[in-house]
Amino acid sequence: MSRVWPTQGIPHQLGCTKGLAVSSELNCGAPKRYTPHKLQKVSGHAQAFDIQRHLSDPRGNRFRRCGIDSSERIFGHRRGCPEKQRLTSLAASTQFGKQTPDDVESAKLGAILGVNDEKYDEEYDEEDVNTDGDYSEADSENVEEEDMYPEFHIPGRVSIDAGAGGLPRATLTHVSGSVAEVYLFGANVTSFRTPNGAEVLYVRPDAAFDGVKPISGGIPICFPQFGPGGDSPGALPAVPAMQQHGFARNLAWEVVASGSDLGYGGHDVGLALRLCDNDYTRAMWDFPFELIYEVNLGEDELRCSLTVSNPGEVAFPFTAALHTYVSVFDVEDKKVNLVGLQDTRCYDKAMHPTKLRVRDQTEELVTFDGGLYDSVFVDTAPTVGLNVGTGASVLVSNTSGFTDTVVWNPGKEAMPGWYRDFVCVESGRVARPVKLPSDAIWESEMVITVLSEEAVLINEEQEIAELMEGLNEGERV
Ligand SMILES: O=P(O)(O)OC[C@H]1O[C@@H](O)[C@H](O)[C@@H](O)[C@@H]1O
Repeated sequence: MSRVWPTQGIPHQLGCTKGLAVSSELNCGAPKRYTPHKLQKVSGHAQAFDIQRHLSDPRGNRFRRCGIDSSERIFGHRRGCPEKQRLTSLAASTQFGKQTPDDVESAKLGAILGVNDEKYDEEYDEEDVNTDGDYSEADSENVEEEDMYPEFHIPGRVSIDAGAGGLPRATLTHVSGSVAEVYLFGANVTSFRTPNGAEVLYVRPDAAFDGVKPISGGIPICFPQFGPGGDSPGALPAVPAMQQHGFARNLAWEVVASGSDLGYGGHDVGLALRLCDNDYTRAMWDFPFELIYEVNLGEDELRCSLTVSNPGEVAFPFTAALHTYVSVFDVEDKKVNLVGLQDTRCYDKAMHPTKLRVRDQTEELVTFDGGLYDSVFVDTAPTVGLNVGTGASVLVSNTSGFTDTVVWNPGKEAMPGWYRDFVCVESGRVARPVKLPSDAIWESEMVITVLSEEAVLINEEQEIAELMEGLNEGERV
């Protein structure tokens, strides 16, 4: 179905001609380490948020651009990345399931994927969850309505206010009606709703919004370590001890840019956040670093890119992941399954209580039986697809940097109240740490694309399989 934008000039009419709103002060911890050199509005996603290209180091030198090729060589001085753009464009071409506001009666998808569905509400009431763990309207009544970080507001597109627990929360609104919410604490995207209101992500009812514990749900960022490491049961090889999933998910990030009028369609809305080392991080991982996390919202697509910079004098090793919680109908229903992992090898943490086992995934579909499922699939195809049990599918594409896919469901014993409601499909660089040289940058990107029930029905499984095959033929960057 072709999409006709209601008003072509909407961003302009809403006063969004500036494209990117840029922080005048970049306070990352006490000393100001970088200043923005030139952030300008450009068309095309790859440039639009390529913030590190415009950041200079204290000596006035631009960061060297750098990537890691398939043979693990790190290359530098690469301006732009045609391969990344090609893959990005391929991922964008998967949007054959576009919905229009007229498709609202396809609320079946919304009703089942949405966190507001009846099933969820009933369980939620029964659990009588403490408001600390609730991110619903009840909490937002208790927090200030006042706008936060006004310099990053773009009317109708980007706002930042107090969310659950009073924590700053950015809301991105696409002209199509899709919405994403991002908590600055942990740079966690807690909500991604398609134009018909369907919630793609999942936040656990036991999630804390206290600014101390990581938010359990949405898309927590794991850095500088996926873990577990050291002597912990099931530790991955060569990973030192550190708190599970590192510290990036339990620190407040700062906003460095917001933008609208971006992307291939010219309507994407984006936000860029930043985290640098401080005394807390140095105490457990003694390296200087800068992370830039860019969230870019399209109509039925969410792009998340994590850039790691090493401004220090020595190389550092790290692992990283975007720990995406995807909402599903009922994990034990066989209609909930993952495709795209056949013939890959994984570290299976569920096979033995203390030892890591290696397993080959021979079956086409990954399904769930109510027990713990916890596997790190290594060197996966760039795109995997999660059929969420309603007819709709969520594609998770590793378009840059990430090489592995982690699949996790805690099972009924660990989380009886809500294990049925989600599957984590995590884009990661987990099995083999990156060793990032001094002054180098590592870039990664995950793209989540929603295929509506209609698209799946119309195109049938065969076409989706062909689509994924096409996507997976692309060489990883
Ligand atoms: O509860 P957390 O710390 O968010 O971690 C949840 C799970 O995250 C997954 O990524 C891991 O593979 C699991 O082993 C882990 O239990």
